[in-house]
Amino acid sequence: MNFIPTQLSGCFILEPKMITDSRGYFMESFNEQTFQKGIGQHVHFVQDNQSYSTKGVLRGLHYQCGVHAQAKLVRVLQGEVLDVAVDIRPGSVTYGQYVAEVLSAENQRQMFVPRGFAHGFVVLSETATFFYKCDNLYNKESEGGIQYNDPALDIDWGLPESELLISEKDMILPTFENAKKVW
Ligand SMILES: Cc1cn([C@H]2C[C@H](O)[C@@H](COP(=O)(O)OP(=O)(O)O[C@H]3O[C@@H](C)C(=O)[C@@H](O)[C@H]3O)O2)c(=O)[nH]c1=O
Repeated sequence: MNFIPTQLSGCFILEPKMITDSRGYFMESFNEQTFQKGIGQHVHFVQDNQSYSTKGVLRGLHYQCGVHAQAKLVRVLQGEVLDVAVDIRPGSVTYGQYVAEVLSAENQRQMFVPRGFAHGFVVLSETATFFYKCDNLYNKESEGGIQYNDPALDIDWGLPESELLISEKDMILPTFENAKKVW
């Protein structure tokens, strides 16, 4: 597994080692020991999530507040997405900046999104199955979010606005400026 640091400290792109033979391929998609050494910290995952979406579906930007904050290790089982992580750590030198990475079943890349980040993705392929590990349990009351199209973040989602499909819940998320009053 290659661990590629991004410009946001603590946020990594992971490239699993694919071992191919005449049958197909084998890879370790997660190995706790390799993972902790690669990112240089102890993270204990306690919940796995999976979602299926069609092209243009944009989920995000989401986070959980306070003691319920979650680090996430995300990947795509089928299809292709543009995955986005926004640094919302107060005092961080890269506060308000984001990284975006294409994750697909083909490239098998993963993104490690630390606590203190907002996270979202948009589906680029006809359909996509998205899988992620979380180091803290879901807590509905602690859910927070930021508008995906906030000009202050200026995220290039890679698809025209008219092709995006967004939940009612995500359509009414606050701006970055207003969200930061509560986290
Ligand atoms: C996230 C989550 C949702 N749910 C429920 C709540 C709701 O009824 C239904 C769908 O929830 P949502 O609309 O929030 O699902 P979704 O928009 O897919 O939310 C996810 O988006 C991505 C970008 C993330 O980073 C995740 O942490 C999570 O926030 O599933 C759980 O039961 N457990 C969970 O862990």
